[in-house]
Amino acid sequence: MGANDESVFDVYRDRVDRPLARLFRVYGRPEVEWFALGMAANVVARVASLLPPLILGIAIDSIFVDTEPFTLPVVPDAWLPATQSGQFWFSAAIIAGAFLTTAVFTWIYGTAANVFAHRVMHAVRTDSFERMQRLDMPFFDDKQTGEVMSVLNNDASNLEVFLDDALQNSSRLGVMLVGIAAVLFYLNAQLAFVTLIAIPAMVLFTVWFMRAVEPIYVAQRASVGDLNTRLENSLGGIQLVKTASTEEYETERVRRASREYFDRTMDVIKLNYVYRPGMELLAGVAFAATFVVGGIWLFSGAPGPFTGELTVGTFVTFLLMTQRFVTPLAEVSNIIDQYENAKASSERVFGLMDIPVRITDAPDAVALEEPEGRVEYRHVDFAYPENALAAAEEEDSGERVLHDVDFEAEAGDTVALVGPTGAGKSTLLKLLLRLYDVNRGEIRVDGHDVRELTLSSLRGATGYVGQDAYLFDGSVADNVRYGNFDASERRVREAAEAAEADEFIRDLPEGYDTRIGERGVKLSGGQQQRLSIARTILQDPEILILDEATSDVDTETERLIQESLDRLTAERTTFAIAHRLSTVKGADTILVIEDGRITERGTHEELLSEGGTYATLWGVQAGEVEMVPDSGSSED
Ligand SMILES: Nc1ncnc2c1ncn2[C@@H]1O[C@H](COP(=O)(O)OP(=O)(O)OP(=O)(O)O)[C@@H](O)[C@H]1O
Repeated sequence: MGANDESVFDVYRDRVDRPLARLFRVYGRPEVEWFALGMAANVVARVASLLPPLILGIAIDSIFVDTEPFTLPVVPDAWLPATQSGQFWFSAAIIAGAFLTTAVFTWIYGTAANVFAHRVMHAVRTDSFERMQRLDMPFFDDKQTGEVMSVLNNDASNLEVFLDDALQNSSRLGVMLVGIAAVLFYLNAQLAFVTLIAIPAMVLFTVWFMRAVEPIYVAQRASVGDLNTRLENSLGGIQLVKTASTEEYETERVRRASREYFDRTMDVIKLNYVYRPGMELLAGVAFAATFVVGGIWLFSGAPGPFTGELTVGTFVTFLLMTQRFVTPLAEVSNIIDQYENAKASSERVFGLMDIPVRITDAPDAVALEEPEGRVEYRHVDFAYPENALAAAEEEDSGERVLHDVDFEAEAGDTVALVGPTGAGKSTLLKLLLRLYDVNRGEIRVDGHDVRELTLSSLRGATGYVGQDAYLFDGSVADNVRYGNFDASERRVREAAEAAEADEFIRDLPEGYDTRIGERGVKLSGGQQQRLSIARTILQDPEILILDEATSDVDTETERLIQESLDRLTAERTTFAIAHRLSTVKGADTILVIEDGRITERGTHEELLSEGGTYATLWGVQAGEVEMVPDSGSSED
């Protein structure tokens, strides 16, 4: 789980090629009009913002000091006013117009850049969630969901900041530098060399900084991921933490992860503290050099190798312009910071998106139509992949959990699976839902290999009632309706009645509209289970999987649940895992699973008369059996 283990994330992230280019290609292209509008408005705004210092310099020379004729670049002299006061007001109008233009186009630019950034990110977030939830189960088994949350949250917002701020700032910087250089060279190419002499030094300094900071950023980001995983894991297991009273231990673990993040962040900050003042200093050198050379030029003529004249106005324009590029250049470290973040974040986003999904519809998959519910397992072998990476790479690395499992269930049959814990009962049924694929052999439903069926039709025909009945934030009715979203109120009610849930639901403060979850009522384990049974009744599947559905409840609730289950299983092919043998006595077939193999099979009577494992287990539980009230499921 540490940063050094090669997780499936690391591997696929490392394989991402030029992530920011891909971001623009895949997600930027559909929004290219916004991008283009933003960039165009940016050029206009920046060019307009260069006008006031230029006009000021010209006005000084031709109006205030009056040593030069009043001329403007580009504009023909014939258009210009002839009198000094006319020229003054004309200059004032241009300066006012320039400020107005800058304001209006900065607004257009900001809006377009924002719309671009947020549209792109909306698409990225939705897409990465869509990809993520389709990932194969081993990915989720690895308990790395903290990483995923951090991709969906941190990385998405890093990209947002980059697309929004950094892109704005860097394009502003680019236009400013080119614009300022152009104006300075136009006014006095020799002095422009002096002013811009610091630029190569700045570039070199920046290259050094980028090289130095890159590995530090990588370490910082890894530590954020670890911290998130740590938080998510510790909170996810809160019940265990409390019952084991390991709060201090968990706090210590979080403290260590947080400390690591703190230290890595400080490394970044330290380097930034060198870079920023360094850039300011270089910009200061440029300013001072311009001031000294220009100053000498003004009061004692062209110094050293320089030739020609320098006017006061040009000198002022030079100093104002030099001042202009100090601030944006000092922003370069922010831009680099955001750029590095965005590069890493987009690598993570695309790394996540690139993890291959193995369990998906085959290209020629067919829908299971009018399913009957006949199920066959043919010589099935299965091993869990060692981890998500092995699953993604289709490595056959894990230990074998099922060996040559071979049986069949006719439509409507009830098959009970019993056996010691860890024997492979749940695994066997997960294969039927295609949460994992078999390594050898095949599983057939109505004669079709499950790998040839569409996942939605296979899973739509298969209902699952498990040990933890997950309920979503929402009303009781919403939860019963989950997956069958257009079921009418009447059908929801009928399903709840069949699941023996109607009565307790009516007793809730707002009946079927009562909210469950964070801001609503909390339900007991038995109530949750009955809601989940109601949901399955509404789904009306042909095949039903019951995974020890009646655990953790009192006998009265168990009786109610058992009754609702009996109603549910009556017409359907049912696979039931149960540790209490009393609940499986009436099954058409009982399979005893030991160590991933079917070791006994037959009806209750057959297995008893065989005198094997089942008979022994039955003997052990017989005392209990007498005490369990008649569940209505037994047929003898
Ligand atoms: N997601 C998983 N990834 C890797 N191995 C797993 C996973 N789930 C279960 N196993 C392993 O597979 C074996 C079979 O587990 P399974 O849950 O199928 O047993 P079970 O018979 O249903 O047990 P129980 O009655 O305790 O639920 C166990 O050795 C377990 O460690």
